[in-house]
This record gives sequence, structure tokens and C-alpha cells, in this order.
Amino acid sequence: MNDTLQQLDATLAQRKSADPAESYVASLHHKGLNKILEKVGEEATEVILAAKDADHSGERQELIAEVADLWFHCMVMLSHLDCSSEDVLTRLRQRFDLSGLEEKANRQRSTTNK
Ligand SMILES: N=c1c2ncn([C@@H]3O[C@H](COP(=O)(O)OP(=O)(O)OP(=O)(O)O)[C@@H](O)[C@H]3O)c2ncn1[C@@H]1O[C@H](COP(=O)(O)O)[C@@H](O)[C@H]1O
Repeated sequence: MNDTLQQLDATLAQRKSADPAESYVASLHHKGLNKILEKVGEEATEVILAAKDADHSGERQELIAEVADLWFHCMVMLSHLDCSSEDVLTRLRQRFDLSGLEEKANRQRSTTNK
């Protein structure tokens, strides 16, 4: 697994029992799932706006920073629900040999057969 994600996952797990007054992550866990989901939604919107700006201006740093915020808040959400980045990476690895179009065709075939 990617070292950066693994290191951050370990920090996030530790913050589940930390003092909300001393840790941003602990404060999100303390506020609960709805607050975490609100942050994920906000960051997703910011990624979209930054991508549009990057497309017009050619400047990529803001986009990279916003994607980092989105990934981070998704990781907090996963941690809150007792999942980890490793679970997501495993799922992505399982898809390595399957094209997106093939996967979609299989899904549509199984829906029509119901
Ligand atoms: N990677 C991050 C990270 N990325 C973004 N953020 C925080 O996410 C918040 C982004 O939200 P906004 O930009 O909307 O800022 P805001 O207005 O302050 O947010 P709200 O008041 O709406 O909650 C900011 O407070 C950022 O500092 C992060 N906070 C923490 N981490 C990692 O998590 C670790 C643990 O952090 P603490 O729990 O704070 O110790 C840190 O060591 C870092 O590795």
C-alpha cells in the first residue's frame, strides 16, 4: 500500500480517540457523520471549480491542493465508518484487468436478466 496513505490512515485512526479541542480530525469525528459528509460535499465542489479554473488558466497548484483536501476528507469519512484507504486500493486493484466499458456491459446484462 502507498506509504503516504498508510501513514495518514494510522494518524486518522489515532485521532478517533483524541481531544476534539486539539485535533481537527477529532473535532470532525466529534461533530459526527453529517458534518464529515458536508465537508466531503464542499471539497468535491471546490475540486470542480478548481478544475474549471485550471483548464482556463493552465495553473494546476490550486487544483492539486483541492484534490488533496477532498481525498483527506474522504479518508476521514472512511475512518469514521471503520473502513480504510487500503480497502479502496484493494477494490481498485481488483479492477486492473477489467475495462470500464466491459464492467458497465456486465452490469447492464445482469440488470436485464433480472
Ligand atoms: N491532511 C490533512 C488536512 N488537509 C486539510 N485539512 C484541514 O481541513 C480543513 C479544510 O477545511 P476548509 O478549507 O473548509 O477550512 P475551515 O473553514 O477551517 O473548515 P470548517 O470550519 O468548515 O470545518 C482545514 O482546517 C485544513 O487544515 C487537514 N487537516 C489535517 N490533515 C492531516 O491530518 C493529520 C491530523 O490532523 P489533526 O487532527 O488536526 O491533528 C495532520 O497531521 C495532517 O496529516
